[in-house]
Amino acid sequence: MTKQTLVLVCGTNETKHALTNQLYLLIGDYVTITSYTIGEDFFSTANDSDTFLFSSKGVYDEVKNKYPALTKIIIANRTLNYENIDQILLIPENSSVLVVNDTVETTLELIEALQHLGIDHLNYTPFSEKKWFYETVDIAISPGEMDLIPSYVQNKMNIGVRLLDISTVFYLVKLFKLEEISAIISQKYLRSLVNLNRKLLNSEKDAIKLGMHLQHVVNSVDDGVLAVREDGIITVFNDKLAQLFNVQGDKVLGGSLNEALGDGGLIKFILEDEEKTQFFTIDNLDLIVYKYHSLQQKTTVVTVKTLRDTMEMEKSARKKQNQNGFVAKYDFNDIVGEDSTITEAILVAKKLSRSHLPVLIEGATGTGKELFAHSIHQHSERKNAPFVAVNCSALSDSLLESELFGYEEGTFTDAQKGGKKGLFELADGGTIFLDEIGDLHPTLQSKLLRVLQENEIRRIGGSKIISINVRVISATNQILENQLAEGTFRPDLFYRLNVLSLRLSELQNRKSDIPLLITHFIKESGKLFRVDGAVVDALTDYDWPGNIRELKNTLDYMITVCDGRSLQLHDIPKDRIQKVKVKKKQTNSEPIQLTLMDKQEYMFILGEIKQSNEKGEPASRRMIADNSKVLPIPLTTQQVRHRLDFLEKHLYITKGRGRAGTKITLEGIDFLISLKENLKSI
Ligand SMILES: Nc1ncnc2c1ncn2[C@@H]1O[C@H](COP(=O)(O)OP(=O)(O)OP(=O)(O)O)[C@@H](O)[C@H]1O
Repeated sequence: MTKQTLVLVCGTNETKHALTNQLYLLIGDYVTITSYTIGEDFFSTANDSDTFLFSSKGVYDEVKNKYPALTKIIIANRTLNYENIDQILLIPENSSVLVVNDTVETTLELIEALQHLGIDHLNYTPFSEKKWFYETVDIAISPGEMDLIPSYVQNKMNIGVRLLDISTVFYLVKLFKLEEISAIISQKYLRSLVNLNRKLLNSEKDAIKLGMHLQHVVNSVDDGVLAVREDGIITVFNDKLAQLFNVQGDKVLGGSLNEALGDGGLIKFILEDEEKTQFFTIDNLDLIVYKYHSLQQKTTVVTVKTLRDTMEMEKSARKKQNQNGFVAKYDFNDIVGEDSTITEAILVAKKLSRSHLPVLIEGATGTGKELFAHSIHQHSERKNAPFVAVNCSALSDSLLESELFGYEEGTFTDAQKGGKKGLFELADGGTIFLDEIGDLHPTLQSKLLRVLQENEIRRIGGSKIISINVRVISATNQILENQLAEGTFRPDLFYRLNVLSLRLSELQNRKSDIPLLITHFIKESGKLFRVDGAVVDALTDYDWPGNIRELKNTLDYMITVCDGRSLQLHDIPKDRIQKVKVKKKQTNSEPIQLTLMDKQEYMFILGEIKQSNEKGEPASRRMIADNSKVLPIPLTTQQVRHRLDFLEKHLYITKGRGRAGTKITLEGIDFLISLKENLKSI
C-alpha cells in the first residue's frame, strides 16, 4: 500500500521544523510528510490526493487566493509546547507577562492554553501589533515570534513553537484511516502530557520544598527579615524579627504591618517608595533598618539589625582586616611634634586626604613618611577600605611584580592553584602605599604607569583586564629629580606619582621636638622611666642622621639596658656618646691645670651630682656642702658655688633652677672617670 501524503505549510521555518518533528513522531510511519514554508511552491508538485495542513488560519488566509484549486485543507489547532513549561512556571507570581504571537487570535489561544494548564499565577496581556506601548511589562513570552516583541521590553522568553493539539492529531488519525493504531498514536501524544503533569506536579512539590528551605534559611539569618506585598500583607517574618518585636512569627504572616510592628514611623518608612537605610529607636532598642523594593515581585524586603550587632560586626571585620595586615595602623594623632615644620606638614597632609589623587612623600630615612601615609588614608573617605603597604626595595623585581599584580594559575611551576590576587586587587577601594618607589625596576615603572593611567591591571599570565579603584601614595628618601636626570626613573611616572607632594623635614631641623619624642617613646614602651636632664641634652645635641627611627631605636636600647628607673647618660649607646663627645671637645679644647686638692674636690662634687641625678633628685649646694665632711677639708656652700661655676664653664654640668637642679653632662661623666683614674694612679 502506497503511503498517503500530508503537505504541511507553515509561516516560518521554526514552526515547520517543530511541527514536522511532531508529525513524524506520531504518524510518520504511516503517512508521507512533506513540509514547506509559506513562500515556497508547495502546490505544483502535489498530487490531487494530497492533504494540506496549514499551521494556522493566518497562514492559510495568506495563500488561499493564490491557490484557489486547493482542496483537502486542514487548519491546525495548536497548543503550548509542554517541553518548555518549566521556564514559565519559574516566572515570579503576579508578574505582568506580555504574550506575543503572530496574530491576535493565536495570541489569545496561547493565553487560553496557558490558563487551561493551570498556569494562572501570572497576569497575561495579549500583544497586538496595533498597540505600540505597554506600560508595565515584567517579561514578554512568545512561541518563537521573538522578533515581534517590542524592543523596549528587556526580559524575553522563547517558550518554543506551539505544537498540534490533540484535536488536530485525532482529525489526522481519522482522515488517514489510522484508527487501528490510534491507541499507539494517542499513547505517544499522552506520554508528552504525562510528562507535562509530572513537571507541573514536581514544580508544585519543589515550590513547597523550596518554600520550606527558604523559611529555614531566612530563620537562620542573624538579621530580622520582613517581606511585605504592595497591599501591605506580610509574606515573610523571620524568627529574629519576631524576637525583636516580641510577636509570634507565624501569627503575623498574612497579616498587616500594623498588627506586627505597631510603630507608625517604621511602617511609614517601609511603605515609602525610596530605597534607603534609616536609624530607629524603638522601646530603647537602637535599630538600623534597610529596605529594598523588588519591582518584579511587587514586594518590599526589609532587614533589621540592632546597632550593637552592627558595631560588633564592624569590629570583627576590622579585626579580620587587621589580621590580613591591610589596615592603616596610625593616624595624625600618632604624629608627635610641635615644631612648625611638622605642624605645617600635618596641616597639608590633612588637606591631601580629601583628594583621591596620587601623593608623593619625600623625606630622609626615618622622618615619618610611612606614618604620614597611614594617617592620610585614615583621614580620607577610604578609611574603611584596605590600606596596603609595599616596600619596593624589599623584594626581588619578579617577586614584587607578582605581589603587586598577582598571577593566573599555571603561570609559574610553583604558582598557587587558582592563581593569586595581587596587592592592587586587594587594595581595591582603598589605598596602596609604595615605599621606596625610587628603587622600582624600569619594567615595573612602566607597568605602574599603566595602572595609574588606566585604573586597571592584568594579572601575570592572564588576559583579563581587571578594573581597580586604588589611591596610590608613594614615598622616597632619594632625590627623584636626580634619578630623572640620570635616566633611572621615568619622568612620566614621576609626574603621575607627584600630583600632590609632601616633604618631611629632618629631625636635626626640629630639635625642639626631641624632648617630646623622648617622652612619647618611653610612654609607648609601657614602662615607667624618668629621664635624666643630661640625657635629654645629650640626645638633643646629637645630629640624628637616622632621624626619628634612630631616636626611637636609641630609646628602645636605653630602656632595655637601664638598670634603675631613670635613664642615664651611660645608657646611651656608646657610638652616639662618642659622637657627642667629639663634637663638644672640639668647641672647648683649652687644657685645665688642677692641683691634687682641686681634683679631689671636683671628683667629690661630680660624684654627688651624678648620684642625686640617678635618684632623680636635684643636687643642691647645701646638700653637697653638708656631705663634703668626708673630704680632708670640708667645703662651704660658697666654695661649692665657685666650684660649680668652674664645672659649668667647662660644660661638665648644667645648672637649672628649682627642681631641675644641677645635672652632670656626658663630658662631666668623662671628666669624673678621668679624675678617678688619675687619683688612683697617684
Ligand atoms: N612625628 C613622629 N611622631 C612619632 N613617631 C614618629 C614620628 N615620625 C616617625 N615616627 C616613628 O619613627 C619610625 C620611622 O618612621 P617611618 O617608618 O614612618 O619613616 P620613613 O620616613 O617611612 O622611613 P624610611 O624612609 O626609612 O622607610 C616609626 O616607628 C614611626 O612610628
